[in-house]
Parts: sequence; structure tokens; C-alpha cells
Amino acid sequence: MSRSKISVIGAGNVGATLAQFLAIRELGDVYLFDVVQGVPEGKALDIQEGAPHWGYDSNVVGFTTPGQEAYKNLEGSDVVVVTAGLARKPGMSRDDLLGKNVEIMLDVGRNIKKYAPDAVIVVVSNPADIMAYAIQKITGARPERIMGLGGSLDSARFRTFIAKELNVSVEDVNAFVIGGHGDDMVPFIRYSSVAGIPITSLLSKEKIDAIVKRTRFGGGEIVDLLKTGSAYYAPGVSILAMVESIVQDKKRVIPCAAYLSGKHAEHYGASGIFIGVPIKIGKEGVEEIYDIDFTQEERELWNKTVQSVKNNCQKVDSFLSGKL
Ligand SMILES: NC(=O)C1=CN([C@@H]2O[C@H](COP(=O)(O)OP(=O)(O)OC[C@H]3O[C@@H](n4cnc5c(N)ncnc54)[C@H](O)[C@@H]3O)[C@@H](O)[C@H]2O)C=CC1
Ligand SMILES: O=C([O-])CC(=O)C(=O)O
Repeated sequence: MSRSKISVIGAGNVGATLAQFLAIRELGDVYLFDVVQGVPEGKALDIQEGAPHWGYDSNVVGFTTPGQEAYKNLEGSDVVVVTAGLARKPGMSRDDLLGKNVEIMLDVGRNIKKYAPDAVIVVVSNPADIMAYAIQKITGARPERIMGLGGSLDSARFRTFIAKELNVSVEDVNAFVIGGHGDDMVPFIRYSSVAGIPITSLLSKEKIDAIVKRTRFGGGEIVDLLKTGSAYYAPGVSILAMVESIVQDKKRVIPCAAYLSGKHAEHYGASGIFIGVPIKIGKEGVEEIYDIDFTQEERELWNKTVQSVKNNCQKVDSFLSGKL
């Protein structure tokens, strides 16, 4: 069986961390791309040289992208992960990155379209739901082949905080977060449990509210601590779970930003945008979207996150107008 080819565009904190995780798990050969001369080659070589201790045979190679010739190496990618772009600093929201990062998506997306039109694309660059939308417009790829990082990471944070509060293993905590990957994301309390026991019967309302708030601002908490950039270890492993489900066709159900159309658009009251919903991930990309029921209160929270994603997509439309 031939090895999968996984390309990671952006060899910064998230991209390089992910590249190492992918190699350690031996999910395929890893191709790392970045605009900064020497950085993707250097980081790839550094990761490769750790192979004897980890015991992996994945090839890890890097390419500097100016000159565009480097992008030819995207050819044959099964998965392309987009982590290129600016990360926020204290005082910034993810939306503040939109203007600069959509310009970067134009460069990256054009090359994915040219060299890897059949790959499944995982968009990480922030604001991720909006950059997934931009990548779809730029590449023209089938929307089911594209997913954005959000829920996989936000749910990991939510599960971690629940486990810590109850002093139980994270393995027994099931919980997920839907909506846009922004401050109005929706940690879904009603579907959260510990070994099947609803968290509402284990934790007080005050405790749950505090955990929900911390989850919503989980990215910002790390930004405030690091000061120079944003999180990358938990993001790296959250992307790893998505890529693993794609290349191994595992059919994992993980909340991710997916494109809503047809009956799903009707159910979620949002059409033609990418936003975090529970999806089944396999070798084809987004293989199924699950429509979950909302209470009145949950529906209000949902509508709010939909509205902010929609507003940002309009900004992308104006930016891309005349450029495609
Ligand atoms: N969706 C999510 O849950 C998460 C999203 N992010 C986002 O991921 C992005 C990357 O974060 P970090 O790796 O921490 O940032 P970083 O600054 O460490 O790395 C970004 C890399 O992108 C490269 N880059 C810039 N323009 C490029 C281009 N045109 N082509 C190729 N490479 C280019 C830079 O040279 C840099 O090495 C940010 O936008 C961040 O907000 C980060 C964590 C979680
Ligand atoms: O907070 C950020 O800017 C990076 C990110 O999306 C996260 O860690 O959730």
C-alpha cells in the first residue's frame, strides 16, 4: 500500500507541530511549505532527524514557496492542511486577522487549485470558518472536500476543563462545541456527559457556566499567556485527529466547520457558509453532517454565531470580487 501524502502549508508553530505529530503517528509522508526561505526545509529536516528515536519511516520534506515552483510538490497530495497566515496577539480577536489572512488564502488557494485539486483540504488559518469559505471560493473545490478547524479543538478544551473540574479521566468525558470558531461558539451542555452521565447532574449551573466561558475564550487565554502568538500544541493534535480520520477513513464524528446546503442549511438556518457542526470524517472529506435539535435557548445562541460568520463571509466576498 502506498503511503498517504499530507501537505502542510505554513511551517510556523501550528504547521511544524502538526508535521511532527503526523510523522510520529506515521500517517504518511509530510510535505511542509512556507514563504520564509529555509524555514520549511530546516524544520522538515529537524523533524526527520528525530525519526530513529521515534521509530517512524515517514519522509518529511520542506519547500520554500516564493517562485511558485515549490508548489508543484503539492501534486498528488491526499490532504492539504492550510496553516499559513498571521496569528493573533493579546488584544486582538480572530476576526482582526481576516484582512491579511484572506490575502494569504488567495496565494495558497490558487496553488492548491493548480496542483492538488482533488485533495481534501483542512483549513486552520483564522478566522477558520471564514478562511474555509474563502478557500472554497478560490479553489472551486467541492465543499464536501473542505473542512475548517474549530470544534475539534474547542471540544478538546471543553472536555479538558470538565475532566479537571470533576477529577475524572478525559477519556470518559464526551462533550462538544459547535458554531463558529469565535467568542460566540456554542459549547453544547445538553450533549455533554461523563461516561454517559449528563454533566448537568454532576456540576452546578455556576460551575458549568464558568467552564463554558473558559472554553469560549480558551484561545484567548493562551494568547494572553504567550503574548507572542497563539496556541499550537492542542491545535496540532486536534488537526491530527481530523487528518487521521481522513487518511485512515476512520469515519470519526468530530465537530468541524463544514459547508451547509440543502436540508442541512434549512435545519441550521444558514446556507452557503462554513460553520462548526458535527460531521463524519472519512477519505472523501465531510461524509455526513448531523442535524442536531436545539432548545429555544440553544437556537438563540446558534443564530448569533451564524450571524457573525455570515457577516464575515460578506467581507470575503467583497475582497475576492474581481480577483477570481
Ligand atoms: N482554527 C483554529 O482552531 C486555529 C487556528 N490557528 C491559526 O493558524 C494560523 C497559524 O498559526 P501559527 O502557526 O501559530 O502562526 P505562525 O506565525 O507561527 O505561522 C504561520 C506561518 O505562515 C507562514 N506564511 C505566511 N504567509 C504565507 C504564504 N503566503 N504561504 C505560505 N506560508 C505563509 C509564515 O511564514 C509562518 O511561518 C493563524 O492564522 C492562527 O490564528 C491557530 C490555532 C488554532
Ligand atoms: O486563539 C487563537 O487565535 C488561535 C485559535 O484559534 C485557538 O487557539 O483557538
